[in-house]
Amino acid sequence: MKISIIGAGAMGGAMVQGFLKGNVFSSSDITVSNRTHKALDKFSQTGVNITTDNREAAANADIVCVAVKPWIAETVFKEIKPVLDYNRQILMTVVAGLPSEQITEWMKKDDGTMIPLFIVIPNIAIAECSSMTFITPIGADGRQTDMIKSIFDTTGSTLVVEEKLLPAGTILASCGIAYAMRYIRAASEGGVELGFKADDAKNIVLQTVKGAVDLLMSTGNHPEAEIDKVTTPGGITIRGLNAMEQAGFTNAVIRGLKLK
Ligand SMILES: NC(=O)C1=CN([C@@H]2O[C@H](COP(=O)(O)OP(=O)(O)OC[C@H]3O[C@@H](n4cnc5c(N)ncnc54)[C@H](OP(=O)(O)O)[C@@H]3O)[C@@H](O)[C@H]2O)C=CC1
Ligand SMILES: O=C(O)[C@@H]1CCC=N1
Repeated sequence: MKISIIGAGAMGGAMVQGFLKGNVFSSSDITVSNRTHKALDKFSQTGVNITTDNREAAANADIVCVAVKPWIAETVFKEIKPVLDYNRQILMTVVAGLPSEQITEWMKKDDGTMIPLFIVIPNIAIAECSSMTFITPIGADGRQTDMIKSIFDTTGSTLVVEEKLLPAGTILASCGIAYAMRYIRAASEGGVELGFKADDAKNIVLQTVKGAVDLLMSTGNHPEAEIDKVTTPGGITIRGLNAMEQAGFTNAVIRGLKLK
């Protein structure tokens, strides 16, 4: 099974890292295509195939993934359309906010034939095989969907969803990882104010967040159930939580998630 990724930026690069780390594809089965050579340099040690020819990359793969910015997507889809074999290949896109209706309009042949399409929305932690990835099949059969899901199952957790849930998934997980990191930054800065060196503060916060995730994942508990175990009556944790809420913590997070 060969995959070509068109667009070697933050997401394209993270996908390659995850695929190699998760042993999903061997390096010789991955091709990365980018407009300029500069972004391809980082792959030189990995053994993946690199090219600046999108059509060549698209023609020589079983799965063709478009990973360019939204405003460049139309050019790339239309560029590779003539070389795609609609009976043999699968088209994939990680472009956020690009509806299947639009892609179908660009990619549908004159006789109405459409290539099997997957809209896949990972987050940047796919580089560490720790992504939350949403998958929406469009005109693909169950076998193709199982195959695509099994690829991304090796790079973290997956959820096959209807297209209408993709914007929410993108915000909660793909943008959400940045929001989680902003908490980590804020807590680290607080740690420095409390007296730790910056690196120590960051490492303490990272281990603390990891502990929270490990606990919630292994128990399946609601966060509030675990919080109850920490908040000694009259103690300092509840005072801290209440001060954070007074400053608008929960409200700020929900407002950020609902911003369009
Ligand atoms: N970053 C993230 O966390 C997530 C991103 N996405 C989606 O992934 C897509 C890519 O985002 P991201 O990786 O962050 O963006 P980047 O800007 O980091 O990467 C895009 C890459 O595409 C290349 N490129 C531009 N034009 C072409 C072209 N015509 N042919 C081939 N390559 C080209 C750019 O090369 P050059 O620099 O030379 O122009 C660049 O390396 C977006 O649509 C985004 O919505 C989805 C989920 C999460
Ligand atoms: O900010 C963005 O638009 C992209 C999509 C999800 C993460 N980054």
